[in-house]
Amino acid sequence: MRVWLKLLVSYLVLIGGMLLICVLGIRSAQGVRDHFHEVNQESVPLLLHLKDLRAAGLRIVSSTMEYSFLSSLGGAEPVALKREREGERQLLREGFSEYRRELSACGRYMLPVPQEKVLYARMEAAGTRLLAVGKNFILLRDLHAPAQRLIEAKEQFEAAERAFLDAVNTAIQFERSELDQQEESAFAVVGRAVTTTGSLAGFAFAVSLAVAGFISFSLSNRLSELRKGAQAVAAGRLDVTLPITSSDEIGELFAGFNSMVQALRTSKQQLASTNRYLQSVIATMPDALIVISAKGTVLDVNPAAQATLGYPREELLGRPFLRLFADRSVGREFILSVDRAGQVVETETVFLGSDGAELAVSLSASALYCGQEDGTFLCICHDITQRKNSAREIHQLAYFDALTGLPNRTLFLDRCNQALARAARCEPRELALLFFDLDHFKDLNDSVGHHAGDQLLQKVAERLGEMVRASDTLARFGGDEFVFLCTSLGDAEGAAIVARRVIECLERPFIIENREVFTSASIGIAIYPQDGTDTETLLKHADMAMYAAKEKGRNAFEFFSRQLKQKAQDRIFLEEGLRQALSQQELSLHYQPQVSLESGEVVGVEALARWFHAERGNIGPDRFIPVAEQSGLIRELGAWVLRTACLQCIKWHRLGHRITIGVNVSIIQLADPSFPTLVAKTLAEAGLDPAYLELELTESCLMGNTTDSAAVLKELKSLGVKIAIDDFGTGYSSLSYLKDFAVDRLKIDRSFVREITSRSDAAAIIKAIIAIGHSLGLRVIAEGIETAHEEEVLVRHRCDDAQGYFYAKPMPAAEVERFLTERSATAAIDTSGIVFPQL
Ligand SMILES: Nc1nc2c(ncn2[C@@H]2O[C@H](COP(=O)(O)O[C@H]3[C@@H](O)[C@H](n4cnc5c(=O)[nH]c(N)nc54)O[C@@H]3COP(=O)(O)O)[C@@H](O)[C@H]2O)c(=O)[nH]1
Repeated sequence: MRVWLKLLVSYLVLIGGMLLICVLGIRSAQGVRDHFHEVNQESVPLLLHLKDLRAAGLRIVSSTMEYSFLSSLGGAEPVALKREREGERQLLREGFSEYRRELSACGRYMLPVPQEKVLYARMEAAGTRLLAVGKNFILLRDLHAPAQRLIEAKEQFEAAERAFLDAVNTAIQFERSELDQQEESAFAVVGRAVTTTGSLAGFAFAVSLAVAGFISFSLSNRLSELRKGAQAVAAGRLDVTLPITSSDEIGELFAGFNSMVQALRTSKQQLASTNRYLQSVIATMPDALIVISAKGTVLDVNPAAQATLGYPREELLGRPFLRLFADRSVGREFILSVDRAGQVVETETVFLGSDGAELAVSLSASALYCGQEDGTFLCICHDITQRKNSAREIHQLAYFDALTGLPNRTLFLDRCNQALARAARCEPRELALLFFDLDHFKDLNDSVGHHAGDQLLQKVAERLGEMVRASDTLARFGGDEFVFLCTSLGDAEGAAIVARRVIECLERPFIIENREVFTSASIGIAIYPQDGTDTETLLKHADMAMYAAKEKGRNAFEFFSRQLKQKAQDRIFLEEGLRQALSQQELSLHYQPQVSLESGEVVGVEALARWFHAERGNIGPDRFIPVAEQSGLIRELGAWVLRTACLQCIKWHRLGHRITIGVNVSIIQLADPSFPTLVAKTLAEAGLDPAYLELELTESCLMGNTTDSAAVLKELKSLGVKIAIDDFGTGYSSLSYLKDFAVDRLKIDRSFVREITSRSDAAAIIKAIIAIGHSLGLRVIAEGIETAHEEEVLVRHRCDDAQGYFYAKPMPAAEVERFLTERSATAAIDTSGIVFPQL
């Protein structure tokens, strides 16, 4: 049962008892009141009337006796006596009337009560006798009756008086005893009421006391249990569980207490595990953690602090924190700033390790407010030596060339911008920008190896560095490109002097891997402000001038000029136009037939790219191919040519013309290791037999990129395609590559053919080429045949095939088809035989 209900019940019992006591008390009081009412309203007035009746009787008796006495005085009666007698008579009358009034009053009270009725009747009879006897006595007196008679009357009167008084006194006595009885019964009622009320009050008190005692005892007992439990918990014992024996509030309190202890147990476990976790975090955290006291000594450290600083824990504890700083004034300032700031203070500084070595660290400190004395703070120390070194390295890498140690492009641009800004602002003078690269460096790099190439670049940088003034900047832009910023020039001639000195500086051989290596430079010069007022423009113009220097024959310098700019703009126009032409398919292929000099049959065609520009009309490949090569567009262009040519060739095959398709391959394409894959994929997509594809490469192609080219060529050969050497005789004189690269056909340059009839040495060269080719088992084709005479000479020298305007100009595919049909018909008539390609 709930405590509140128990208390309520006990209160109700108490209240019920009180109510009962009240009711009984009221009832007793009502009884007493009724008694008193009866006494007041009946007994007392009756008693009074009885007394008044007795008084009235006694008055009648006394007045009668008085009157009798006065009458006995006889003789001539004086007036006074008469008056006295009259007075007595009057009193008698009044006594009579009072007697009757009182008797009547007594009768009102006594007649309803049977017992009293008898008494009343006796009184009335005695009274009536008294009156009658009294009247008789008076009459006898008035009549002066004989004494005897008077004596008898008097005796009778006195007897009547006694009877009357006796009757009245009996009634009074009776009434008095009645009154006493009523009083007794009233006292009895009151006594009973007092006893009952007292008993009930006592009972109610006892019950209340018992209930209150029981509740208090039980509450106290259980609260005591609770107190003991709480004390145990306060003492740290969390294994306490209070028994829940009731479902009242105390039971709930016990359950709540048990849950609280359980929660405390859980939190304690969690706290312990969190503590363990934090301890392990602190112990394993890579950053050093140092707690510093208000006095500035080390209070605590984690293992990382020992590892970072190199001190054992014992040596660190109690050590002045300041002594860890390489510069103590910095340490002092840092500690003060932690005190002042009241929040996290961060800084980067240098510590001294146990071995005295400097340690770059980042510090982050904040005051500790966890029971430590004021001024204690925590310092997290992160070793940033690595980062600092990396930052230095990054700076070095960002601004200096890793190979030569010279400023790189970024630093150069910065310095150049600053120099230009100074020149524009306060030092109006000419600046020169010399852009140069090493002539044929790529060839040299390929032939002697990258390592040697790198050494050459380092030595060039070293040698050039010696001639650089402090105010000038020599930078390496990458590869073999160098830029020289001269800020202290008298005039443009000064730039020419510097350029000449650069060229001279490189004239002496360099010793690389115990070999003498020669190099030279082609230098382009742009002058501020005439050739540009910003770095970008000056660089661009110097670059243009450098290309001009190369075209001039290398190992030379060239100033930027308007003409150069025009040339460069043309190149840009072509490059942008070509890019657009490729995406919008403005390019097409023409095919020039190749004829067998033996059979006259068309054995193949050479695919030649054509570009029709909407505004500028036809733009020849001799213009756009070099631009495509310089810009890298040649890869896309070459892939397109290859695919279009192969697809076209297979169409002709399907029409019965089993001819070979010749495709020109640029040196850039050949340098791409993925080129063989592209060829294989294209052949597969077109469905063309590789034996019908002839890739035309120039001699420079093969010579310029020896190692890579050899690998690519090998792969191409393994596909089964044919290789022809284009423009043979115009490039390198070394013929060993013919063997090395498994070439299939030599193509004699048309410059020799053009002079075959006019110059005997040209004819001799052609004859020699044909002989070399045949001796190596290669076929030989001559290009640029324009006359029958030329053809005749070539036939005479046993040249295998021919190509030139004499047979056909390069033409669209549709025309080739007609041409092929016509030629095969003619060949059939002429030779009466079937001609197969003999590649
Ligand atoms: N890498 C690539 N190079 C290509 C491609 N298409 C063309 N080219 C190269 O451009 C150069 C110029 O070619 P083009 O103007 O097409 O000239 C060719 C012929 O028209 C021309 N020729 C042929 N016969 C005669 C002749 O009797 N007289 C005469 N004056 N010219 C003639 O010769 C050029 C073909 O030469 P070659 O390639 O050496 O066989 C040229 O170097 C092309 O190679 C391409 O797609 N990719």
